[in-house]
Amino acid sequence: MYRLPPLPTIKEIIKLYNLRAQKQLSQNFLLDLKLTEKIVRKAGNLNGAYVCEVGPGPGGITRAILNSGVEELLVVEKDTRFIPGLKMLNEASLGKMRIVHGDILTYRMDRSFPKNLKKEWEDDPPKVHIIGNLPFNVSTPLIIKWFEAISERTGPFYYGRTQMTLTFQHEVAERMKASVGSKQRSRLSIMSQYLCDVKHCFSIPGRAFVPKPEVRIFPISIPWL
Ligand SMILES: C[S@@+](CC[C@H](N)C(=O)[O-])C[C@H]1O[C@@H](n2cnc3c(N)ncnc32)[C@H](O)[C@@H]1O
Repeated sequence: MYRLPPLPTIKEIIKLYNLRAQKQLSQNFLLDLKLTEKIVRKAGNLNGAYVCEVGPGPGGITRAILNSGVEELLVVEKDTRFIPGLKMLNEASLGKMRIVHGDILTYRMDRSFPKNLKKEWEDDPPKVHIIGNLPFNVSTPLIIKWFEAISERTGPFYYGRTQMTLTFQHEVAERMKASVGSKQRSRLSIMSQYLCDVKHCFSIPGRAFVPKPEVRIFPISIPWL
């Protein structure tokens, strides 16, 4: 399996390209590559898979995905400052990446991957995955939009039961998992549990992020019932 050659650390990349985190884009970066690998392992076997990463930023999760044997990695990033660093990663990965400078809320994923990956809904999931340490200010509208897409079999779910491994802030993760009668039970709990099988993976300590966020973060893997 191809692995990336030795590269500057994420800290060095941030310094090199002057990538100070911007609060309005909810930027909190993960610098520990052991942790980004742990998140990516939760997505399961990515050998030969087509993956979309949401908000790659300086590329910590991106590197872990590229080291997992993927066929192609599409990244969608809104902040143009990260594009040169992502291009460097693309060269190091021998061109496995497709870099889109855009907004994930409007990006159309139903045309992003080869059509022959499409599976019937009842079949095994397609070799298409979504992974991301989501921008927290867009995570809730984005997951609601994707829940709607699941029910219509559109967007990322044109290909079938596309798997998602995403991070959410503690309160959102709690609402997704909340059972009937619990205080956190909400529209989000009902949609998540009706459409998917939400699995809480582990908690990421606040100190793992730069800058440290004001909220607690949990990766959630969303496979299917
Ligand atoms: C919490 S940071 C995570 C960065 C990186 N994945 C990591 O784990 O270190 C969120 C990233 O999403 C990007 N972003 C914010 N809003 C976005 C949007 N609407 N579409 C795509 N990317 C977005 C930010 O620029 C930032 O790079």
